[in-house]
Amino acid sequence: MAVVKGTELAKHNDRKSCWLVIHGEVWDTTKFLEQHPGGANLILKLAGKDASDEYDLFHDAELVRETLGSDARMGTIDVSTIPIMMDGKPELVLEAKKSPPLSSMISVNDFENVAEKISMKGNAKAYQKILLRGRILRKVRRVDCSTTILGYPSALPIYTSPVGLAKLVHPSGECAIAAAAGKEGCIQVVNTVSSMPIEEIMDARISKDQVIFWQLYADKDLKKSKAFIERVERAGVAAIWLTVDSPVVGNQKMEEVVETTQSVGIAKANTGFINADLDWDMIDWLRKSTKLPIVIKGIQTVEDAVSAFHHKVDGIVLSNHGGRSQDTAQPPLLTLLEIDRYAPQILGKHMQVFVDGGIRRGTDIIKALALGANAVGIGRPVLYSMSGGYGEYGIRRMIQILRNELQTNMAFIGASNVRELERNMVNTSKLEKDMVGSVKL
Ligand SMILES: Cc1cc2nc3c(=O)[nH]c(=O)nc-3n(C[C@H](O)[C@H](O)[C@H](O)COP(=O)(O)O)c2cc1C
Repeated sequence: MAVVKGTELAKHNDRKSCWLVIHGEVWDTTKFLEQHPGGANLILKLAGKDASDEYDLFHDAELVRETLGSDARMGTIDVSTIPIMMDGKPELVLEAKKSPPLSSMISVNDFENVAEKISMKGNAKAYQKILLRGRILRKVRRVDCSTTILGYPSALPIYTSPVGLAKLVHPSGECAIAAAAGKEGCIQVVNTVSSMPIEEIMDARISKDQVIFWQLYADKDLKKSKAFIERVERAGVAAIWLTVDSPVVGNQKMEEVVETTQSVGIAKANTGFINADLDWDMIDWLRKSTKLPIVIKGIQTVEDAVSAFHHKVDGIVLSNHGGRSQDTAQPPLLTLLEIDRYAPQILGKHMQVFVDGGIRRGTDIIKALALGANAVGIGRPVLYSMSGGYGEYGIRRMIQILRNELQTNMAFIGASNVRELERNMVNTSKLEKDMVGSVKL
């Protein structure tokens, strides 16, 4: 069998001739390009390079041999000659520089800087428009940040939002999130399109008592959703969160998965099953399909929040999917403010209200809670903090940073527990200027 030099490998880097290295062996994938279920582009991005890591994320070690056959095996690679270049510098040098020590991450935004930056800042900007009105002389030596989410205790009013294929960011994927959330006393919401089976994620919990919720994208074939619900119930999840804000896949979502994980195409392949023909009857269907608490994720108006309330769901998430689905969708914090103005009667009753999108600081959490939210979801910071090789430890540090900021700022504002965060502690006059003038309830 021939030994292929890196310089030779690098020449076969396009549609005309596309070679890859998988586990030390060089494969000619040219003829297979158009048959690849994930699309030719996924392979072409790795043409002329070592693709072992990306291959391992999705495929069994033997699959390449079975699929391409021995004729496509060009030889073994002379590893020392692989010219892995990036921006003119050897990738290894960049790798070594890529991840600063974990101790240097002192704000959640630092993780974002280590991971790639993104442009969708609208959700976060809404928090900047709210000012804090600190109260004084309120005995805040001890600050307790704990709360309950759907009746389950949580050390913080924070949960980890469902965020795509976590394994693309770190090999421990959703299991790293489970372990980190458990150790920090938080609840994880696992998504339908998780990169690991729900049973494996449940096994990664720190104890059988650790609570995990499950996010559902309803399938075009509801029988499949029913079967999935039965499976996650058997696995032991404690609530079903139905995501309703992305009946179709937006382009932004695809672009961002590229930015976060360098893997365009995979998200599309995994979201084509989503049912775009849902209406409020879906809640009745869900009620008949499970005894678990039901949360609707993706409420974007006070009108729909009130409908959800009347449908007696256990919770809603005010969310625009992190700004990924539709450009200029209003920030979830503004939706919370709409509820505060037009339907305050639905707050503090049978339905809990959660908010996600742009939560990056302890003060953001305080603002959401003061306006009536019960807890907030953290999405991208989970992925950012586990990237750069940090895994579980990065997520834990990210949560710890938020906890410290929350504790300190609760003391500043004069609240020794989350129940003491009140409406009068926030000045919302700037954000109110962005609010819809009237609504019909
Ligand atoms: C890469 C990525 C993947 C996501 N995947 C899902 C998903 O599968 N299901 C879902 O309900 N929400 C998904 N979301 C949305 C998040 O649950 C959450 O609403 C959003 O990320 C919150 O905004 P933040 O990232 O600014 O914290 C995803 C978000 C990101 C960034």
